[in-house]
Amino acid sequence: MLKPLQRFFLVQPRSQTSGNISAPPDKAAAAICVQGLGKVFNSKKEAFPALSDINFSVPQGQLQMLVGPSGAGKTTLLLIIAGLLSPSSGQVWLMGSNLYTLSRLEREQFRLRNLGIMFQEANLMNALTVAENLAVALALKGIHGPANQDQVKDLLQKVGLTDWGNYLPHKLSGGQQQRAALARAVAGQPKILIADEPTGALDSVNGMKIMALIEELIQSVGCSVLMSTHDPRIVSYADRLIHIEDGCIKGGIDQEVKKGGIHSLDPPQQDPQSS
Ligand SMILES: Nc1ncnc2c1ncn2[C@@H]1O[C@H](COP(=O)(O)OP(=O)(O)OP(=O)(O)O)[C@@H](O)[C@H]1O
Repeated sequence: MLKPLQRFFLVQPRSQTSGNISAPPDKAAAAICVQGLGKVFNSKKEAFPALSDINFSVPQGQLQMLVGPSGAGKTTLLLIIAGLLSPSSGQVWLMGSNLYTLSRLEREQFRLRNLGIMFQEANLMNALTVAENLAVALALKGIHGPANQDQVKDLLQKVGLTDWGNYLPHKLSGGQQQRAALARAVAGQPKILIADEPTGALDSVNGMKIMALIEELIQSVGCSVLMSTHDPRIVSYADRLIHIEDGCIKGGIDQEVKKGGIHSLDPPQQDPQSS
């Protein structure tokens, strides 16, 4: 009978790490590169194609937004890019690594080192204070001791919650909780932030505060951002919009969005799909 360690090496052959080694230059340069991505959800009765042939890339330092109606496939796509849901076809390259050629353990380690993830709800641990939530996130990324405490203080200050670190999350407003969730997502300076409707549960003022903070963090932490939104008020923060409908990119991708301008959530009229 195999010992646990032997079993581990049997199911994690070294060749599975080869996705790191041979990234072509275009994929190595982009923060995110998605190619021919598809997802089919299989139930007993039917197979439902939630995503088909998705292609795009996010250059480093950019903020791109997925926009589209409810059920379009935005969350499914973000979960796949975050390494939390396997695609049925296609590839996801993050910072030059082919995510789904990594073993599960390698993918988890890659995620911890490189990705920050944020959802519509803050999902903080309610039994811990805000500062403790951040400390745990940093510890999971291998940051302990005085460095951990220093970074907790720095993160609280960055998101304007210095005076709230010792409070339990439920004592904070929704906007404050979401700022704490943003601080947790960028703990340890991830290279990529993935956010699923991060302003969806917030009023306009708090939604704008979160976006202003994300923009500041792109500058100070130097990360790249891919987020989904339904919110027309925040699309002006994007470098590019990717319109998704019925699991496909519709009407192409807005090549360049003028920051601060007024933008429509409707797909553009031109038809070629480009990245
Ligand atoms: N685990 C699953 N099993 C079966 N179908 C699923 C599953 N997850 C999502 N779907 C379906 O896939 C489609 C895309 O869902 P998804 O949540 O990605 O859309 P969305 O664009 O994020 O929607 P919303 O904006 O409302 O969050 C929907 O039709 C949904 O019902």
